[in-house]
Amino acid sequence: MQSDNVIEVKDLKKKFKVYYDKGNSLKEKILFKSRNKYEERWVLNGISFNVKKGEAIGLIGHNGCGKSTTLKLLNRIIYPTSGEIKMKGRVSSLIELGAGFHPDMSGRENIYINASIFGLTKKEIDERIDDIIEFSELEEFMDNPVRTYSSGMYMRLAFAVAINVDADILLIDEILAVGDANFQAKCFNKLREIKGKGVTIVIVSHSLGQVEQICDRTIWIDKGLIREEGQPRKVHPLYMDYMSDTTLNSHQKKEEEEEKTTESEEVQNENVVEENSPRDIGNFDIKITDVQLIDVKTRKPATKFHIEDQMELQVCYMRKNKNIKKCEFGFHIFRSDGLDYYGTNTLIDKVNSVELKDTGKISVVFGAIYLLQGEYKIDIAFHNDLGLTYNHRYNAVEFEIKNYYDEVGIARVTHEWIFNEKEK
Ligand SMILES: Nc1ncnc2c1ncn2[C@@H]1O[C@H](COP(=O)(O)OP(=O)(O)OP(=O)(O)O)[C@@H](O)[C@H]1O
Repeated sequence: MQSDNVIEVKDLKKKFKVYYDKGNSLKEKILFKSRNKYEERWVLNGISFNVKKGEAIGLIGHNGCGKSTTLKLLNRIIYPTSGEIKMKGRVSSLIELGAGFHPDMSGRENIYINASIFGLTKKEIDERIDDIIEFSELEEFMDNPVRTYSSGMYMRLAFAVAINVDADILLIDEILAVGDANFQAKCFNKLREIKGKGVTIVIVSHSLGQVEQICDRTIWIDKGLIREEGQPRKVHPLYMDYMSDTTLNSHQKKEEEEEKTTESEEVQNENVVEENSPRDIGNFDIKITDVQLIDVKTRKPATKFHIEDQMELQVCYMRKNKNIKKCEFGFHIFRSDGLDYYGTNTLIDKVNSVELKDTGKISVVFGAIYLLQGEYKIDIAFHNDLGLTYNHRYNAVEFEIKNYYDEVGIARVTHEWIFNEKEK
């Protein structure tokens, strides 16, 4: 094993046997008693990746692509058909919610059982039980049997234990989808903290926003193989394009039929994105309803600018959750090939948070753009100060810079030429 790796996965393959149903009625069961036929389902067809100490990896992919299977193989809940997994250090996991809990025992007793499964001694658990209970925010329910807990409470308890067992590697499966938004944000901050201390994290999630908040690298699994791997910002747009194409194909037939009866309406505004568009992620407590770029000089919507023009980004939103009074807003400009140009938000800029109305508009007026010729995209996001995403829209607007000069690079650096005679 290479010294800086803590996980090495080599040509991992996994097949399951899926047995045909023998039927439910007594007659069927007797008739098909000897029916032991099964089919072999290959879920992983040879995946390889390494993870370094302190790295956080997000596994993404459509339903049934094998993300959870990969995580279970890493956790040795199941074993590979072939291939190799090498891991260095103590592993803690949040894979099956409440799997390690005994329903009739209290929260407190379950902390002892669960933490001891992860390898802590009673003395070690005694020393940290207060921290675990405090993090779970379940003080008043600690002596109730966990069968009386909601799934959100299970998650709080499981998470509080998993992050307090001094693991070197933490495996998390979609579990953070359970629980309220503020607790989720608290968990993410905790994950960032423990990652900062060198803990390696592998997380399975359908929430690309969650992966971006915590992960250095995304691995996209498709048809049992790694389809793409790299920085979340680079892989996620490819994944979202793929997903929207797939959805498009499955809806194509239906649409073709519908086309016969209705003529499609002309699209008024390119930047209005339908509900559940794969370009949008977040919990949608605040929803982006419209985005456009305005040419400051003409006050008209525009998508083509000259290097010295002034642009204004206008974003309309709708507040769906009236309990949210304030939030943060940010934008991020990328060149069309993904090159990161500039991003900031109200927190970084230390300006006031957005005072939300039921519907509202935010404008960002840019100075001279100073970008050189090319195509650019802007991502925008509403989030809270803990990083919880209300609505992040990838590629919210696209624009083109036309340049009549021959400067090279990505942006103009303002400068002055001074020519003097050299003093003797
Ligand atoms: N024990 C099992 N026996 C048979 N088939 C299984 C078993 N476990 C998983 N599978 C199958 O393997 C495939 C991959 O499952 P897995 O849970 O890894 O997918 P996933 O990518 O995590 O999906 P999701 O996003 O829906 O959670 C699925 O088709 C699933 O039905």
